[in-house]
Amino acid sequence: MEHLPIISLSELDKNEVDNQEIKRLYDTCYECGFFYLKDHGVSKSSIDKTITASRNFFHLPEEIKQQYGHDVQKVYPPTSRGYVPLLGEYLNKEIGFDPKAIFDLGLDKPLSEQPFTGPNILPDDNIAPDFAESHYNLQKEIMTKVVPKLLKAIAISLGLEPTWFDPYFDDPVLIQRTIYYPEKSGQAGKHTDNGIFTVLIQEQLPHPSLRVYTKDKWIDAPCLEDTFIINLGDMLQMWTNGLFVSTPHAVIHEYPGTRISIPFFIYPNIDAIIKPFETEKTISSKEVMLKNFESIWVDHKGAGRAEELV
Ligand SMILES: O=C(O)CCC(=O)C(=O)O
Ligand SMILES: [Fe+2]
Repeated sequence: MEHLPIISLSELDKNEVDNQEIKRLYDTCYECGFFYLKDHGVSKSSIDKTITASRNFFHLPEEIKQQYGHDVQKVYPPTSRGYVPLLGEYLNKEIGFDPKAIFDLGLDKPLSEQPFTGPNILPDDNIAPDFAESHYNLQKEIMTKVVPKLLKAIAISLGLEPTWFDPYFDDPVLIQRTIYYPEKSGQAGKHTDNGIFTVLIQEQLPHPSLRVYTKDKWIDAPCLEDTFIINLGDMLQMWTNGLFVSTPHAVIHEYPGTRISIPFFIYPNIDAIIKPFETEKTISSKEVMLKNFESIWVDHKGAGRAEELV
C-alpha cells in the first residue's frame, strides 16, 4: 500500500443494499485501520477558526497557558484535560517526551464520580479570543455529523444491525485535543490510539508530518484537502477480536512553520462493558482508559500498544 484509502462518509451513509463503500470500509478496517474520510459535512470555517484560535493560544506567554494546566483540573484523572507544555507527553520510550504542546478538553458536563467526566476549564475570550467557542462548535459538528454515521457504517460493515453500537455510545467519552508542533520540532513517538476510533483533523500544510506503520513499512499521510484522517483504536481492535486493526503511527515534523492538528479520540460510555466477539471475555472501557493514562503520564511506558511495538 502506497497511499491510505479515501472513503466517502456520504456514500457510507447511503441506505443501499450492497453498498460498495461499506465493503471498502470493511476491507480498509481489516487491512490497515487508517483512512481518509471525505464528504464529511463539517464546515471548513469551523475547522479554520479552531486552528487559528489554537495557534493564537499556543503563542501566548507560558505563564498564561500554565493557568489551564493539569494542576487546576477538576476532572479525574487531571491529565485528561487542559494545557501541557512542550515535552510533556510520553508516547514511546524510543523518543521519550514529545516535542509538542497540547490542550485537551472533553464534553463539558457537571462534575461526576466517574473519571473523564466533568467541566472543561478553558481560557475566555479576553485571554484567547474564540478559543472556547470554536472548539465547542467543532466538537458539536464532529459528534453529531461524523461519529454516529461512522459507528453505524462500522456496524453494518461487520454484518451487525445499524444501531448495534448505539447503547454503548448514548453518553460517550470524548478526548478532544489540539496539538501544537513548533517548527522543525522533530519526532513524536510511535503509538496506537487507545479508543474506538480517532477523527484527526490535520492543518492543511504542504509537507507530510503524519506517518503510518502498516504492513511492515512506513507510509506518509499528507494532508488532503477537505478530508479527515480516521484511525481505529485499540478498543475497537479488542472488541472485534483483532479483525479490525489499530495501527501504529507517529509524527515527524521536520519543516519550517508550526503545525496544528486536532484529534478527537472517541470512547464508549464510561461504564461500557465490551464483550469481544466470539469470546467469553469482558472488558471495562473505564479500566482500559485509566490504564492507558497511567502508562502515558505516570509510568512513562507509552500510549496504546506502544510498549509491544518498540
Ligand atoms: O498530530 C497528528 O497528526 C497525530 C497525533 C496523534 O497521533 C495523537 O495525538 O494520537
Ligand atoms: Fe495517535
